[in-house]
Amino acid sequence: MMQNIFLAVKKCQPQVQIKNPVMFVVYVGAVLLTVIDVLNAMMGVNQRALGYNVAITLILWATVLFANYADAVAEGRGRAQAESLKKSRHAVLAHRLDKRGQAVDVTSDDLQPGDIVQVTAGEVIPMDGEVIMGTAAVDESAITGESSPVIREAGGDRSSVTGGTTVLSDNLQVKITARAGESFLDQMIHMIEGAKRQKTPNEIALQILLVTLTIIFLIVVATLLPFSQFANSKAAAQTITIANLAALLVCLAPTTIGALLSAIGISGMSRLNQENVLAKSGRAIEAAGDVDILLLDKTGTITLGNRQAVAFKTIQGVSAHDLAEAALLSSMADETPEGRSVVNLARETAQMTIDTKRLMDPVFVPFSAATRMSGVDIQTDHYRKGAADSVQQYILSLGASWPAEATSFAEEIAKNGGTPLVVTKNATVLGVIALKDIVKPGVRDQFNALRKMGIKSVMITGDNPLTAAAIAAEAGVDDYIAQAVPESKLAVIKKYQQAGHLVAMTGDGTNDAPALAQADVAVAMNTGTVAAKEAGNMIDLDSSPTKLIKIVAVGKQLLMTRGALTTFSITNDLAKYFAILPALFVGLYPQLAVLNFMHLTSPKTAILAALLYNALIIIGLIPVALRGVRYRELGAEQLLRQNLLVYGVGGILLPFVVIKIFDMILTIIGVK
Ligand SMILES: Nc1ncnc2c1ncn2[C@@H]1O[C@H](COP(=O)(O)OP(=O)(O)OP(=O)(O)O)[C@@H](O)[C@H]1O
Ligand SMILES: [K+]
Ligand SMILES: [Mg+2]
Repeated sequence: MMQNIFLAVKKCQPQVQIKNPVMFVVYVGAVLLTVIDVLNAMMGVNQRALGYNVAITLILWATVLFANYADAVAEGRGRAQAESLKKSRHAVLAHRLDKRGQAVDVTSDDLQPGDIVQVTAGEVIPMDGEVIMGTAAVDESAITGESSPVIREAGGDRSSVTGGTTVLSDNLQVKITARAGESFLDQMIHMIEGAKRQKTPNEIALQILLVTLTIIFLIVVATLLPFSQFANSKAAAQTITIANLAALLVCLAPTTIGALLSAIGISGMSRLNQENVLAKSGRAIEAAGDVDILLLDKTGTITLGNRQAVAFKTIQGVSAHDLAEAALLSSMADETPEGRSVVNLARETAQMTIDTKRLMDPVFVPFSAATRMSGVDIQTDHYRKGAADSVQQYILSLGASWPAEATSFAEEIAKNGGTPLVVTKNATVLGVIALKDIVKPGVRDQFNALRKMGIKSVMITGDNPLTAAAIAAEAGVDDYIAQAVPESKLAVIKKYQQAGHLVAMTGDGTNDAPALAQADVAVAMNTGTVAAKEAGNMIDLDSSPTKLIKIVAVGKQLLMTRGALTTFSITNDLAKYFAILPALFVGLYPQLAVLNFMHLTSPKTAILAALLYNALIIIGLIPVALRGVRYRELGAEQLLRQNLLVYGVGGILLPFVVIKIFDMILTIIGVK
């Protein structure tokens, strides 16, 4: 509290104030009146008039301070979170491998992208990177606040590690991808502190509207100024003063929303942080409020993502030994989790042993999302494994025949939600490997909730249609697209966007990166690859597939809060017309007394009451700006109607009541 008040005072500098044009007008008014008050005091004008002018000046300063205070409070939450992150950001010892593979001790600040470091159990990962060898349990609580360890491993979609997190078991070789000062932790701190917060297009549009309104009022008030000089009656000269005109301007300008606009944006951002989501831009949060399509990939997003080989199915006439051997050989250098699990299954279950040292010049064919196959060429023998349709194409292109049995094995595995990988040696299909994956618990309810919010969920996977259908049914998504390659993920998003939809996408793989870059709201899983995290405009530290529900709620709440408070701020003016106009001009046009139906005591009490209301309403609405207006899973129209009712009608009525009460209080304490 004291700190925020201090910060609010500190923000009273022109270069800070000018960033918020509406409040800048109030600021200039306050400075101007202060100067006039000082001059008047020195010239010794009438005490009572001076007292009144000083009161108006003070209320203007209070208005400026309240707006600053709202910002300070909103920023405060981020400050606390950033402080705790900064504690995990310090230089640590790193074991960098030199050209000969020898570990050399350096500090994390010396590391450059491309360096390879060794990290063993108990040590802190010195800098962001990608695991290139090994599997380990990692404690990421320093950044996620989540205490249960996560698995990080080479090859797959769980390969990225963050500097500042701790390896709990085993050891990893990590290829560094960032340098000191530009790490994920640094970015997080920046994002959370709001240092990089830029105004979104929506905010700018609203800002322009508010400034236009302010300028109109400024012109209106300025044209009134001559009345104070040439007023023919003494009564008019007494009321149409610079102080009163400044008060009129400040009351009419949209100061309420002007004061709270940036606090609303900042607190939207920190509400998202509290959900363990980091947004790289405020724009993405706003887009989340309007999203109506969600694309998710299957493996690792909807399923647990650790697809493990569980069975080998041999084609008739092929020996189990030959299949296990081919499966093992084709996976020897396959560093994906799938590949490693095939090696394990071949070694453990099929008791397959191969002296890999005796293999002559193997040429490995790594897995790629585009070919959906992997394997090895050993002299004249070609071993391959991969998605059934890809392998079928490959086999047919070699002029060989495709056994019907392979299709039926693949279908059987796929119908149960598993992923079949067909294994071939040269042009012969030997059999099928069954990979098993598990749908994450609780996702069905989450997709139901999304549907209620009007968001259609579409699973998009590189897997075959049968597996996709089985998993889609189990998870309860609205639709699915199978056999997708990276380009088709991108194409699907573009297609939806061209049809006028706002698309969100959740993904973790390098093959998801192009699509993530295209999506309006792109949520990368923190467990995902560096490429995915770079392409996304949000990062979910919990890596939860349905985090989008929370993100959408925060986005909608942000848009609604801004809309509601704008409505409120503008409808407030009605009561102020009735309070101030008669007060100012009753001297000139006595007929205006009829407008004073609130029966405010005197022009002075009326103006002070209106100005006080105008200042205090900012404080009163800070909680709404920070918390956001209440959001429920209702249709958009229903929500809009409800908000218009509360904030529109409320905005018209409330100031009448409060201004009347303030007027009565002022009267009681003797203001005349
Ligand atoms: N190591 C591998 N070797 C050969 N083929 C593989 C390997 N891993 C996966 N595949 C095959 O390639 C297909 C596409 O793989 P990938 O996991 O990259 O798809 P994806 O587009 O990321 O979809 P999702 O992650 O939603 O399942 C898989 O369905 C599988 O049939
Ligand atoms: K105002
Ligand atoms: Mg994937």
